[in-house]
Amino acid sequence: MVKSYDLLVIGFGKAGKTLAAKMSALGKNVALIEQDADMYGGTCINIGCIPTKTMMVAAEHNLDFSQTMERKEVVTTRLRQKNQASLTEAGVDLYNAKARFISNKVVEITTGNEVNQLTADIIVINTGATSNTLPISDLLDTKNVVDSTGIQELEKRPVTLGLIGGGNIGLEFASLYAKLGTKVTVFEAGDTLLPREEPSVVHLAKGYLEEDGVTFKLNARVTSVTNNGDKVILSADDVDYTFDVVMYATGRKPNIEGLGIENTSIALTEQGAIRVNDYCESSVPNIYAVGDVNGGLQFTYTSLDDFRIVFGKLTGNEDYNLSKRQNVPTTTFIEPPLSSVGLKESQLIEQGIPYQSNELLVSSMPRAHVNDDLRGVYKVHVHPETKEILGATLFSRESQENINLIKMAMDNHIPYTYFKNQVFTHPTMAENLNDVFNV
Ligand SMILES: Cc1cc2nc3c(=O)[nH]c(=O)nc-3n(C[C@H](O)[C@H](O)[C@H](O)COP(=O)(O)OP(=O)(O)OC[C@H]3O[C@@H](n4cnc5c(N)ncnc54)[C@H](O)[C@@H]3O)c2cc1C
Ligand SMILES: NC(=O)c1ccc[n+]([C@@H]2O[C@H](COP(=O)([O-])OP(=O)(O)OC[C@H]3O[C@@H](n4cnc5c(N)ncnc54)[C@H](O)[C@@H]3O)[C@@H](O)[C@H]2O)c1
Repeated sequence: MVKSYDLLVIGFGKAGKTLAAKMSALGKNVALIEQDADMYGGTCINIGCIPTKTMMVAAEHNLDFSQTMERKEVVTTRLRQKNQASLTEAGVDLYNAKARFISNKVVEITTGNEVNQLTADIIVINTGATSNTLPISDLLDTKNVVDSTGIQELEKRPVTLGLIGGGNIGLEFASLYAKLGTKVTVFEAGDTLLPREEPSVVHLAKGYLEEDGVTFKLNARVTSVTNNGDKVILSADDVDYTFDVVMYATGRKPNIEGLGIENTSIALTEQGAIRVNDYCESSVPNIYAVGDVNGGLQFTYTSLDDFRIVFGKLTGNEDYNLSKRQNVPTTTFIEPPLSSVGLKESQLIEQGIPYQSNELLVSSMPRAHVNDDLRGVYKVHVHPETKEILGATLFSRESQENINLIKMAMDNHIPYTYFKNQVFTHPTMAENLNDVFNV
């Protein structure tokens, strides 16, 4: 027999779990299917944002490797249980099973030998993303070669770590492991790190990471990984390097594996994501795709924003959609964190937008002296006539908080002169927005 719901969510991601709880609170009959009980709460809680940032804070507090790992376990376990409880308390039926479409309307769910079928008026796919694997033979079969999930399961701290990919994940782990005392080498295929950030700031960030003991190989072509006993031999550009552990972090791809998309009329993008319209709806009416699986930005907060769009659509408010999303800020959690929002100088030039810029060194900021961390810079671009803020990069301690102030100002067309003349508490990193916006 096919069991029927108002709403079926596949995957315990940020968007899906929020939608499930909210719709259930509105009296809808809701089910959520998650294939792995250790993933209740999704990637962010269990293997993404939360464990990585918890480990960073632990390392900053000089905890050693095993204490750092223990602390991560405590935090993720607590949040995983909290996530499970909030769903079940909201009245959502939680199935620990692997979901697979067998038609546009019917989803088969499998737990061990037990197979059931579910259907619903609305189906939401929230299955996340998985690590890209490089076309290097034996990558997956070589001992001590891991991805960002595997590295969180290590039992002992590697003395040497090779990182393939110098993007968000690669650099955050480089920063973390350098702090923990590991000798880190990053192999990046591009000729620069973080190409979407201001080049002068990236140059500074690379220098700080090097001071912390990280070595970079840019324009690197990694051709093989093999074992010599427990060690990993990584070959890049005809040179062999030996590491205790090698991690690959070369992007993450939408996770549709085993989802039975071939049994439906759901269309995919060229990159293998589920194609969606402005309301996150797939090519099949009433089937939505939210979070990493729809090929948009891969952040927990954009997944949450997908929830807002779908929740609005399902409850009769279509005011907001993907086209209206603006000024998405980002933070790369290296030390200090690098945060930015809006356009970079090269984009302003390319788009012919008139602009004025200002820069302020963190070493000139009173709070930086209190923090005993003088590293970094603030850099902003403003429109000389409209006075609107066009873009900002904050590279400093606490930048992950303050970038959100600038995002709010940009969204609400608050002129930069407001920041220039605003009364801010002292001594804070935020007060330096007075000076950097004194353009
Ligand atoms: C190491 C790392 C660090 C990160 N750090 C940050 C950060 O600091 N800030 C930030 O904003 N973002 C960060 N991200 C990205 C962020 O974690 C993701 O963008 C976000 O979690 C994606 O959520 P989602 O809603 O797409 O689904 P997910 O949270 O990925 O959930 C998908 C769930 O679906 C389940 N699933 C998959 N297929 C099936 C199936 N067939 N049946 C049943 N269940 C299924 C999976 O097991 C998984 O639990 C990080 C990612 C990683 C890997
Ligand atoms: N702080 C955050 O918000 C945060 C943190 C971690 C992850 N994330 C999300 O997760 C996503 C995935 O992270 P990621 O770091 O895997 O991807 P990424 O796209 O950020 O970086 C991948 C890097 O790997 C490099 N690369 C690709 N092929 C390579 C090869 N063969 N050899 C060497 N380098 C190669 C790319 O040039 C790029 O620099 C991010 O895009 C981001 O959306 C966010």
